Amino acid sequence: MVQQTIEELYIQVLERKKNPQEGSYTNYLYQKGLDKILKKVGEESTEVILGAKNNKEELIYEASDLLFHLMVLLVEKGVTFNDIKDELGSRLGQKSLLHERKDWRGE
Ligand SMILES: N=c1c2ncn([C@@H]3O[C@H](COP(=O)(O)OP(=O)(O)OP(=O)(O)O)[C@@H](O)[C@H]3O)c2ncn1[C@@H]1O[C@H](COP(=O)(O)O)[C@@H](O)[C@H]1O
Repeated sequence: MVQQTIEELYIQVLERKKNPQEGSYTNYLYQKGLDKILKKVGEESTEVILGAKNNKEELIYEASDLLFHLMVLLVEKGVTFNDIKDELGSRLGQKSLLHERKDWRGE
């Protein structure tokens, strides 16, 4: 099965911003603007919730839709993939520290 990482998807979505392509759904969203992108992120978030209540396949499908639209939002707002990785990385450090503190207290 062909697989695509979220980072590869981000790069493709970024590439569409730099070099618009005819027939591209991503470019259609950029053209419509921020409010349209936000509406899609909202809709897809709701669909993830509904999908999760139904079955795993639906959750996978809707989560993929949400991730795609989230990537479009990040590019539209100038948030880089590295910004997200830095934020997640900083949390990883905080979590480890929290666990270590609990260990010191014997919790
Ligand atoms: N991962 C996706 C992806 N996931 C979902 N979608 C599109 O998101 C839309 C979601 O369906 P909806 O019914 O909610 O929306 P719609 O009725 O088609 O459109 P709206 O008028 O509601 O906006 C569908 O048109 C899907 O094709 C995606 N479109 C593109 N990609 C990837 O983005 C990259 C660039 O694609 P293009 O921009 O199409 O070249 C490629 O890697 C694609 O695989």
